[in-house]
Amino acid sequence: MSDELVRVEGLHREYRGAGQVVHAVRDVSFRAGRGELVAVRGRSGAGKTTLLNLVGGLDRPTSGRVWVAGREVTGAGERDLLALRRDTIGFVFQSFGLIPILSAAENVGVPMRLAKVPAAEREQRVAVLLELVGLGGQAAQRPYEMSGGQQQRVAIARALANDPPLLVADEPTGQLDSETGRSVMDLLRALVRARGMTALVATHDPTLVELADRVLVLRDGRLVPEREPAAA
Ligand SMILES: Nc1ncnc2c1ncn2[C@@H]1O[C@H](COP(=O)(O)OP(=O)(O)OP(=O)(O)O)[C@@H](O)[C@H]1O
Repeated sequence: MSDELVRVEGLHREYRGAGQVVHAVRDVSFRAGRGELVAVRGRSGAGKTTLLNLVGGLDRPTSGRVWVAGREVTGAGERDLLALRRDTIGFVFQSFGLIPILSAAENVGVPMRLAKVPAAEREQRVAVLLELVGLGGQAAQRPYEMSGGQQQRVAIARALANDPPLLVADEPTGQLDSETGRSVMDLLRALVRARGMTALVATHDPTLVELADRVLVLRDGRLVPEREPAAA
């Protein structure tokens, strides 16, 4: 792949406990190019969340390696990993993960504060991002004053705060009704295209699978070869 952003090689993650070993991700290898929207699908328990957490540096593999934007995630120490997660990877979760006492604008500004972006620039960038996700008029509202779809839009704006080349989204429409989910998916599709970002999105949602450039299917922790019919 000429313009590769994500490279995953031989990734394996086991969980051990109570005499049992669960192989959540087994020998997974793939690459994703810049600007690609890659959907990750598979039944519940297939390993989607585990894979996304490994790629995003939220978890460490038992073996195997991950590179994002030329930097090795799996070899990074805690400090480098923090910087990588702050600057290179934006996260969106099913449960939104907004800070309840902060307004929409303040939530979007959190990653910029962590990156020490000066206040004036922060305010301006937050306003642009809220406008981009269609919430220009809701900057002062707190999460409990917004619908689920609006909260997820705030979370998407927050994920874009430091303009990361990679967006990792775990079931971003899992808590939304199908119409709201569709509009969030359309937004993600449009943002990825407009900003040339790469997105790795775990989903059960057939709509997103339709919008994806490529679909990875996991079954019992393994990638199903693309020629095989998907059974997820
Ligand atoms: N912290 C953990 N300790 C032990 N086992 C775990 C842990 N996290 C996940 N697992 C197991 O690893 C496997 C993969 O789980 P994972 O959450 O990655 O699947 P998933 O495809 O994201 O499922 P879902 O669609 O339900 O979110 C499952 O068998 C799960 O029970």
